[in-house]
Amino acid sequence: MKIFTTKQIAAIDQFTIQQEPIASIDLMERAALQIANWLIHHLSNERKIIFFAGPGNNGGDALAVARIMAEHDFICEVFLVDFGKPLQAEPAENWHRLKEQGKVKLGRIESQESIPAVPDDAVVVDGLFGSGLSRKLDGLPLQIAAALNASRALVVAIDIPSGLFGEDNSNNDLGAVIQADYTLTLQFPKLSFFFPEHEALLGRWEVLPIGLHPSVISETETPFHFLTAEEISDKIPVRKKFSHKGTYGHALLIAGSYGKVGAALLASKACLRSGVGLLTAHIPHSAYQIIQTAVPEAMCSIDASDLMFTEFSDLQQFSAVGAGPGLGVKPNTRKALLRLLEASPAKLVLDADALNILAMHPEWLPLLPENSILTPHPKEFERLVGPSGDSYSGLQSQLAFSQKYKVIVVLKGAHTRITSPDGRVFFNTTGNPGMATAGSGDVLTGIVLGLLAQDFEPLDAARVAVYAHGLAGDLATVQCDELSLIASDIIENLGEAFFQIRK
Ligand SMILES: NC(=O)C1=CN([C@@H]2O[C@H](COP(=O)(O)OP(=O)(O)OC[C@H]3O[C@@H](n4cnc5c(N)ncnc54)[C@H](O)[C@@H]3O)[C@@H](O)[C@H]2O)[C@@H](O)CC1
Ligand SMILES: Nc1ncnc2c1ncn2[C@@H]1O[C@H](COP(=O)(O)OP(=O)(O)O)[C@@H](O)[C@H]1O
Ligand SMILES: [K+]
Repeated sequence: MKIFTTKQIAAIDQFTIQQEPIASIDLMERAALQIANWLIHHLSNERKIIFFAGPGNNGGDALAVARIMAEHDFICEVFLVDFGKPLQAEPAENWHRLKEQGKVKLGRIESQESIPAVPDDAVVVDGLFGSGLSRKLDGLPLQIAAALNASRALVVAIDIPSGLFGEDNSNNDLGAVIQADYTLTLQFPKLSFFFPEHEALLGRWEVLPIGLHPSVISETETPFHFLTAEEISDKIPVRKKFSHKGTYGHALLIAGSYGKVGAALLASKACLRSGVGLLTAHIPHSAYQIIQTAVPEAMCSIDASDLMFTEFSDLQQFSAVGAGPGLGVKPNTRKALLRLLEASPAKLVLDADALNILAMHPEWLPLLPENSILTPHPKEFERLVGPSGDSYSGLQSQLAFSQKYKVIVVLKGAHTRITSPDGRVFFNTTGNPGMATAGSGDVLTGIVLGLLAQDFEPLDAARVAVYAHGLAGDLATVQCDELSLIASDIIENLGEAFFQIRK
């Protein structure tokens, strides 16, 4: 699904108004009904709701929601923030309608002295600013945000917490932004919702559809997307009746060193659970019995070294190569990785220590075959590209890296993001903090490798693997608390995850 900039969303709003056609006041009412509906289903009408409405359409939404909630017998109080400027047309109309209705106590905030005290048990609806925010908060809005952030009331933000920009917050003062417990965003999530430093400002966020025009949505181009099962389900091939293991590729996994054999084991199992026809695990000699016993489905290629990766033989027979989990970064392993890069496997996924070695030898980066997949966690990514400040700047560096080296970068975390050499970005929507546990990255490498070996386009392999890995992690928490989740549980649930994606 597409993620649009706030500018694009405003244009899509306008197009909808003209083409549907619908009057802007009615579109606002549609948005307000969605928000009110959510509030009615989530709040008790014994809690007072205090609305803070700004001068624009975000304020207009808040005023319309207050009127609807009052019709449903909620106790509402509205404060219009008065900047001394006349209200825009739709908020003015909604202010008028509220006055006419006469069920809601109305007030104005003109100065710091008129900011009301908010009781701890109240609910605040934040309609100060939405996607029309033009500069970081200062003056009266800043004082209101500070007062709300100091209160213990539950805060529900309309569209976006006031003070947060939809995209670039690298020059914003995040301490000044209203901290919402819930953000009810209209039609599309904003780019900034996918960045970890905004979690405490957004709380839990939900997207409420307001029926913006489908044709303009499909025609408006954007590099930003989030992953959904619908968009990747057709990438998973149906297995043909007369197919055989040769049909589904032969993967080579180079993983494990003395003390880190588990990484090879987890990646091997995950690879096999992802549909690959054949898997060869290249492992140090000391790992042989462990792997053969724990993963009898895998073949083994044994390194001359008892302890680590130092050599490999002909790559011809393999349809994809994966390297990195548990390899270590000893000099002989580094040399072997250089030879692997020089051998230029057609399909390659690199993780963990393979990336750490690349960070030690950035001069090898140009050797990466085109469309290789790199799966760093944030620390590995930082070692590769250096520190990059906030997430928005980090996204720019990730994109620049993908484009410069023509590789796919999978930056792992909550909302893992995938960048491709053509400049597209995909945020994942599956997964949970239970997956922040040893070995879950190794599992992802195994899945990517399994899909690559089956001839998935590299970008599809990355997208399907990331989504399925997160979904398997989510399924693992159905019967098990996130706290207890271990990487093997993700593998256990991969079958169900693929099943659900295919549906
Ligand atoms: N355009 C539409 O048809 C729809 C828009 N909707 C709502 O409209 C919002 C966007 O509305 P607007 O574009 O009117 O923008 P906003 O309501 O977000 O804010 C714009 C107003 O705030 C002022 N402003 C912005 N930043 C400020 C700052 N830091 N300090 C002081 N004043 C500041 C601007 O001068 C302008 O008056 C969305 O977030 C959404 O809530 C919904 O009603 C759905 C339909
Ligand atoms: N809070 C989280 N929410 C969702 N997914 C997460 C979270 N934390 C970690 N993960 C996922 O778990 C995996 C962790 O990978 P990584 O850090 O490489 O682990 P390891 O090196 O132990 O194998 C990644 O795929 C990441 O996206
Ligand atoms: K808001």
